[in-house]
Amino acid sequence: MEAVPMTTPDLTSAGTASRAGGREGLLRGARIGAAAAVTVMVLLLDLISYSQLIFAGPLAESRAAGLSGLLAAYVLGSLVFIALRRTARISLSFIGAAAIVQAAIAAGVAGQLEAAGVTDPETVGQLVLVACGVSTFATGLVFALLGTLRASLLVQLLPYPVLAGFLGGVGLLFLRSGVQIGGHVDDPLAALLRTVDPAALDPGRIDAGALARIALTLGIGFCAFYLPRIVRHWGTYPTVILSSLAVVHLGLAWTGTSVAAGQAAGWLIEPLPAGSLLRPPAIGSLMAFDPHLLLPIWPKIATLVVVAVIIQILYVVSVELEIRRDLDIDRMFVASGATNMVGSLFGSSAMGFGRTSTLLLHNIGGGHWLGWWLTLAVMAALLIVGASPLALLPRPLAGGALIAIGIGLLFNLNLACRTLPGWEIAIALVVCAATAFFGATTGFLVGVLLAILIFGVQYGQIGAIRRSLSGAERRSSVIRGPDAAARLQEAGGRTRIYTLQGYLFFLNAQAIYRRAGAEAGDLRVLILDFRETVGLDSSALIAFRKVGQLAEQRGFDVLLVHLDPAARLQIARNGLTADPHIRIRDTLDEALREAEATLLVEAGGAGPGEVAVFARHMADRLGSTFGPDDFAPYLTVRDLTAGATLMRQGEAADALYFLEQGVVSIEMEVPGRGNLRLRTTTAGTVIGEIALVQGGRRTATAIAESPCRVVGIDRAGLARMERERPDLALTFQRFLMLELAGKVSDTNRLLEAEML
Ligand SMILES: Nc1ncnc2c1ncn2[C@@H]1O[C@@H]2COP(=O)(O)O[C@H]2[C@H]1O
Repeated sequence: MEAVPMTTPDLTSAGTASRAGGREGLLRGARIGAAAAVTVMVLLLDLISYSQLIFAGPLAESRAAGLSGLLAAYVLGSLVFIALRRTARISLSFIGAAAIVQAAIAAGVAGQLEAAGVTDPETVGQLVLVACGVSTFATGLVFALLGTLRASLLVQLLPYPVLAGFLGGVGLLFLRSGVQIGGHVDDPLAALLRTVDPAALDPGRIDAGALARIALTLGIGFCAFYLPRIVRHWGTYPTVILSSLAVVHLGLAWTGTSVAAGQAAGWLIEPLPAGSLLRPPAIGSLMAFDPHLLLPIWPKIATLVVVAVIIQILYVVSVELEIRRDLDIDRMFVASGATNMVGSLFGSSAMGFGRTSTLLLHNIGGGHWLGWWLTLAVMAALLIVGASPLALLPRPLAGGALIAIGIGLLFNLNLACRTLPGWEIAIALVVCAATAFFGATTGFLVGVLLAILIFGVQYGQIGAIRRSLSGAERRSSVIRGPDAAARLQEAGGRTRIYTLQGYLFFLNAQAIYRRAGAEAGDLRVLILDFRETVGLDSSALIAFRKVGQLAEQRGFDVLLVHLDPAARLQIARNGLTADPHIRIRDTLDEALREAEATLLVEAGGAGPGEVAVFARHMADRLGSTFGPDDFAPYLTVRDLTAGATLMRQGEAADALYFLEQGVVSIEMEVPGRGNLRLRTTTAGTVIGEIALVQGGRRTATAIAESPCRVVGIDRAGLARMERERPDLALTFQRFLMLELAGKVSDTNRLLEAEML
C-alpha cells in the first residue's frame, strides 16, 4: 500500500537512543518490534489485496496458489534485494499500480484459455501464474538494463500532466477494484459504465449486505488515507487497520455469525488452505505454457513495464525527500531488476522499492537493520508454517486498502490540477478518463501520444528562425573601398540571413518557407545559417525543397552554411543540392562574400577588377586637390601575381601600401592551426599601416588573392614628403587617420554581429 503518507522520520533521536542506557535500549527494541509488526501487517494487507485483485472472478480458485507465489517471491526476492541494494535500508514491496495491470494480464490469459477450451482451474491457475511470471521477468529485465545503463532518469521525460492523469486513472481503477473486493460484488461500477449493455447490470446481485460492505470499504479507505494525514503519527495507520478488523469481527460476533458463515457471506476472505504455503514454483509449468498466449497481451506487458518504472522513480524521489538521503536510483533499479527475475520464477507480481514499508521501518524503528530482518522472518514463517489465520481478514479491509491507494492517486491528480494551466488539466483528465474507461494500456498509449503532441506543439513555438538580419546589417569580413561600401549599404537589404536554431521538423520548418515567401519581394540571396541547429528530419527537408522552388520562381539564391557532416549528408542524399538555386557553403562569411559580390556586380560595380587610383581616391575622401603628379615622387608601384605575399606577420615594417586593384587576404598565423583569414581587403584600402605607424612588426600576413596593383610609400619616402611637401604630408596623415578609424569601426561592426 503505497499511497499512505508517513510522518518525517525521527532518526536523530533514534540514533542517540542506542548510545544511552538500558531503558532507552528497551524502548528502542520495542520500537523496532513495533516497526516490524506494523510493516508485516501492511505488507500482508497488500499481499491479500493484490492476490484478490489478480486472481479475481474465474481465477478465484487459484488465489491460494497466487498468494503462495507472492509470499515466496517476496521472501526470496527480499534476500536478493538486501544483497544488492547498498545505499540505505530499503524495504521491498509489490507495486500496486503494476498489480492493476497484472490483473488485466491474468484476465487476458484466462480469457484466451477459456476460449481454447482449457477449463481445469488448476491448469488455468498455473498458466496464469506463468504469464504473470513472464511479465514480471520482463519488468525485471528492463529494470536491470535501465539501472546498468544508468538511464533511469530518462523516464522522467514523460510530461507531468500525462503522468498525473495516468496515475489518476489508475486510482479510479483501484477504487473500482476496492469496491469489488471489499463489497464482494461483481464489478458494480464497471457494470454501470457499461451502459451500452444494460443487461450486464444486475441490481439483484447487490443485496443489503453487499451495500453495507461497500459502505464500510469506502469508510475504511477514506480513514486509511485521510487519518494519517490529519494525525501525523506512525500509529495512526495501524490503528485504522486494527479498528477495522475489530469492527468487522465484533459485528460478526454480535450477529452470531460464525467465521465460516462470514466467509460464505463475503465478509471475510475465503478460507486459505491450512498448513505450509510452500509449493513448487510456477516456473515448473513453463513447458506447458504456449508462448502464443503472450501475443495478444504484449501491449499489457509493455504497459506494466512502463508503469512499474515510473512508479519506482516516483517512490525513490519522494522517499529521498522524506528521509533526506540520496538513494542511488540506478543501483535500486539493478536490485529491483534482479528481485523481479527471482520473483518471476514463482509467478509473482512486479516488486520494487516499497515506499510505505521503507518509511514505516524508518519512522517507527529508526531505520534499524533488525526491523528489516524481523519483517522478513515473519513473512518467511508464514510461508513455511502456513497463513490460514489470514483468512480472518475482513474483505472491506482488503478493499479499503485498495481504496486508500486509489484516493491517494486521485488526490495527487487533484493537487496537480490546482497548479497546472487549463490545457494541461484537460490533458490530465483525458488521460485519466482513457485509463479508467479503457484500461491502463490504452490510457498509457493515449498519454504517450498526447506527450508527443505536447512536446511538438511546445517545441514548435520556439520557432526555427532565431534571428533574421539583412545583408546591410550583417556584412562579410571583406574591407571595401568607400564606393563599394556605399553601394552595398544600399543593396544589402536584398540579402537576408536567417539564423536557424534547435531541431528542425514538421512543426517549425514550414515557418522558414513562409518567412522566405513573405520577404521574397526583391530578395537576391537567402542565407540559412545552421550553426545553432541540432538536427533536422525529412519533413524539414520538404520545407527546404519548397524554399528552392520559391527561389526559382522569384529569382534568388539560397546558401546553406555551417551544416554539420550529418546534415550535409542528409541534404545531399535528399537531392536538395541538385537544385541549382541551393548551394552549400562552409561558413557564413563565405556566403556573405558571395552574396556581396553578386549584389555589387548587379549594382554596376566592376567586382574584383575594380580600380581605385590613389590620387583620385584622396580627392574623393578628403576633397584634396592634389593630382597624381604630386604623389608620384614618393610612391612606388608594385604588381603582384595571385598568391604572392605582400608582407609577412612578424617582419620588420618599412612601408605601407594602397591597394589600387585586386583582392588581398589578411591572415593571421595561429600556432597549431596554420593561417586563419582575418579579413579580405579590396581596391581602395590601405595595408601595412599599423606596423609603420607603431614602429613595430607586422601584425598579420597579406597575400594577393588575385593579380594586384599596389602603390607603396616607405618610411624614408614619408620623411622626405614631410620635409619637401608638408601640405601633402598633412593630407596623407589625415588620410591614414581616416583609414585607421574606418578599420576600427568596421571591426566593431563585425564584433557586434558575432555578439548578437
Ligand atoms: N583586423 C584587421 N582588420 C583590417 N586590417 C588588418 C587587421 N589586422 C591586420 N590588418 C592589416 O594587415 C596588416 C599587417 O601589417 P601591419 O600590422 O603593418 O598592418 C596590418 C593591417 O593593415
